[in-house]
Amino acid sequence: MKRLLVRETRNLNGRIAVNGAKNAALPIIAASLLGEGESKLKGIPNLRDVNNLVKLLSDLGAKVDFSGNEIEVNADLVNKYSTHNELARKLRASYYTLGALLGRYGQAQCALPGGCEIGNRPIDLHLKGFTALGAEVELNHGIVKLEADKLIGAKIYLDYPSVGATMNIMLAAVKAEGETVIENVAREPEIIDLANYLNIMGAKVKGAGTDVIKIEGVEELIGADYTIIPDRIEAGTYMMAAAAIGGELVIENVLVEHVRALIAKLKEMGVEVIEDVNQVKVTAPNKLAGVDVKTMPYPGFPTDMQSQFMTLLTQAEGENVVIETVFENRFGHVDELRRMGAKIKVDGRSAVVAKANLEGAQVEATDLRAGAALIIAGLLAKGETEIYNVHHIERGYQNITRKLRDIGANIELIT
Ligand SMILES: CC(=O)N[C@H]1[C@@H](OP(=O)(O)OP(=O)(O)OC[C@H]2O[C@@H](n3ccc(=O)[nH]c3=O)[C@H](O)[C@@H]2O)O[C@H](CO)[C@@H](O)[C@@H]1O
Ligand SMILES: C=C(OP(=O)(O)O)C(=O)O
Repeated sequence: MKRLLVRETRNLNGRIAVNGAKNAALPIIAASLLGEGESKLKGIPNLRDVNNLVKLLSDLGAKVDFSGNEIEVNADLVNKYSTHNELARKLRASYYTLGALLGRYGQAQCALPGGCEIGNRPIDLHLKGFTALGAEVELNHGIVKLEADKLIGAKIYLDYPSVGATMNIMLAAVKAEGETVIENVAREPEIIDLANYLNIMGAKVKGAGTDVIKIEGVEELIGADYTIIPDRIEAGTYMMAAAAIGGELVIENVLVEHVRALIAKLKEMGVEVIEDVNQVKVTAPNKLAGVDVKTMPYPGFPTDMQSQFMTLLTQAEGENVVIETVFENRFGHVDELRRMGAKIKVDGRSAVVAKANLEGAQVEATDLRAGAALIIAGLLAKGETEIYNVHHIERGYQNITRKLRDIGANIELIT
């Protein structure tokens, strides 16, 4: 059975390069459906999610060529407005085809998406946004169906700054007649990346990165060339691995302003973080000081780093608190870390992590970042750790085994 074999590793040394951001690449690939002619997208990570989205766009009739880390998309021949049911359920970001198809063709259909099982993950805010723009919205038997003769700009207030809802509404609103104002939007860097690409295509999006986005609808968008931002979660994962395991690691292709919350926590723990242009050097101290952490929408500490940070805290002094505020069920890694000797108590959305010596065990990646947390734990643990359900990890980390081996990690993919 496919699994990762991980053995204790004393140091991580050298240089490791980060790929383009999964959570920017996916909405931007979907956004390419909005452009007349061809878009050339660079810095696309070669991930399971990206490959599934590429298949999904091809199934709609788009011409998509994915090679190396570049994708060329021409959506002029799209002749179908309902996404492939089974593929749509394999990833979260399949729902971005809803906003993009609605924007360009006035109709869209997509199964409720998949993605990590970390809570209920409703899409009510996306649907409220589409309704406000004038679309008829139906949700029957797990399939969302949207139709609009004409989209008209509207004022939309999001009850929560949802990343997905912000982007999906942007994708439809860029083609709506008149002005759309979306309040209490997410401020994640991936939102800015999507806005930049849409604007290069001819859209008029202002305010991305603040909590109000204003969009003046346009009649036509033209395919464009664009390079995706680096993946801040991948960067953070390697930074946490270096802090936990030791050694001196340079992480390349990082926009340091995107990992401020993590850098602050690492420095509090006594980790040396030296920032440079597009890279950071992380050097672990002999002893890690304890810190508490609470996940929040950007610019707060990202929920997508919570699992890996919990592994790091198993090496920190004292007992430390982790509070997960974004998703109601994102502690899937806790039971697996406990199999490895971690001492973690959970009460609702809070966990208390005590310092512990980890030991190798057979564990399961319950979701993408849980898998990353287990890899770091496996490198820390005495003996051998076998991690199952590797497909979750492949949704978000390109070549993680090879990259980690290159910096000294004792890790092997068994297929
Ligand atoms: C593909 C992608 O980009 N995934 C990221 C995206 O997920 P995703 O876009 O799904 O996350 P959201 O920001 O939408 O979700 C945040 C919270 O809002 C709730 N919510 C969301 C939408 C909605 O209509 N109703 C509602 O109640 C969710 O259940 C959750 O509790 O942002 C998350 C939060 O940073 C990250 O963990 C994911 O990696
Ligand atoms: C939760 C994540 O992804 P998704 O939203 O695609 O499930 C993630 O990237 O950690």
